[in-house]
Amino acid sequence: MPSRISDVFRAHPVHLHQKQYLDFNSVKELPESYAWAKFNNDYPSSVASSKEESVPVIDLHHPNALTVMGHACRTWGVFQVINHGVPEDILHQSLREGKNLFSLPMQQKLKAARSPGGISGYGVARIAPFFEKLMWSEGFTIVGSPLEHAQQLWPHDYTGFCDVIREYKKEMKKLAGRLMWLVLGSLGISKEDLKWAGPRGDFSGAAAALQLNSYPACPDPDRAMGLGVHTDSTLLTILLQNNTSGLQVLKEGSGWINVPPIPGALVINLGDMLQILSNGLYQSVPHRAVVNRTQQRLSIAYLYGPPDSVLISPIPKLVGPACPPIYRSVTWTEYLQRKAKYFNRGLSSVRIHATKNGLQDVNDKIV
Ligand SMILES: C=C1C[C@]23C[C@H]1CC[C@H]2[C@@]12CCC[C@@](C)(C(=O)O1)[C@H]2[C@@H]3C(=O)O
Ligand SMILES: O=C(O)CCC(=O)C(=O)O
Ligand SMILES: [Fe+2]
Repeated sequence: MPSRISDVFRAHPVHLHQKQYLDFNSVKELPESYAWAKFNNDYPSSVASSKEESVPVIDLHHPNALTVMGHACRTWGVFQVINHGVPEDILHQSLREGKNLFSLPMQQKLKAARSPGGISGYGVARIAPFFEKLMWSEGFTIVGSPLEHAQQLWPHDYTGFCDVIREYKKEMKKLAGRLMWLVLGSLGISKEDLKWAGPRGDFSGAAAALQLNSYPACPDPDRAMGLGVHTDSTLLTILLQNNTSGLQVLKEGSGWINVPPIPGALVINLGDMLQILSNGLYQSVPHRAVVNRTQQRLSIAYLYGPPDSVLISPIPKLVGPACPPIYRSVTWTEYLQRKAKYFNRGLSSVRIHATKNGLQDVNDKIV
């Protein structure tokens, strides 16, 4: 069992064919391998809701932020935050660096290609093998320092990228720690209840991955999928999107709901590790990204998880005779490995008495 997240995919390498690295700009018609099947809930244009429902927007400076967040976590598993304290120029600079990266010629990007058993670098989403059709997107994953891959992309000019990424990660780490205490606070959990948050309660040992995503303009957007439905394996994910729509979340009883970009706002979604920690009180949210005909869409996901070696299990304060723990304990590295193997059955695979009581995980309903 690997002890660091950079090693988690050694046992589940992804081997890609050359044709999975599509030069999107040169394609005038959607190739069959990218055309998703109709009459399937995953079909991109099976968009939802006629009801006027929208993902909550939370002002982090508002005195009621904690209460509103509790409600958002219980009913949505996703919300947007404003007044979050991350300087706007850092957000802009990061999106600009992402745009530059994906604008490089394909042969240059392939110099930084993710290796089959690796986690960092350029390539298709890690979950791609679980879908029959290919996705209309490209990604660049950063775990730890971006230096090695940045040098491959820009041999003489990599420091600008690295500086911006370092700064972005620093801001995200700070914000993620604050968000954790708000989310946990809304469950009545305080610093004494979570020793692994560290002596200062700042989650200093937390692990994270940064994922840059690009969704090029697409000649046939109604039949193409940018990123297939999934939940994140995280505690929480902080997502920055450029000014182009595409993110959708699956809400129980409502269907697919768009999460429109709001200038300066960040999207927060709850992941599988938080579902375990909260003993299912808060659930991870299934989401996907669709594409459009005219505009490139960019997003940057900060995938935030517990320290590599910490065993995560339902917080004792949230369990009792009436609500026994429904998940066994698991480290993030073990969980990421399970996800690589079982994908949307990852959570069920660590569930205690998986189906005996008839309870279902939210993930059992997708795909
Ligand atoms: C730390 C993580 C979290 C990973 C795996 C590993 C590195 C890359 C992350 C993503 C990023 C894109 C969506 C996702 C679903 C994917 O395909 O790769 C994520 C996945 C997960 O949340 O499971
Ligand atoms: O691009 C998006 O809006 C979603 C990206 C995403 O879900 C991810 O990177 O995990
Ligand atoms: Fe995601």
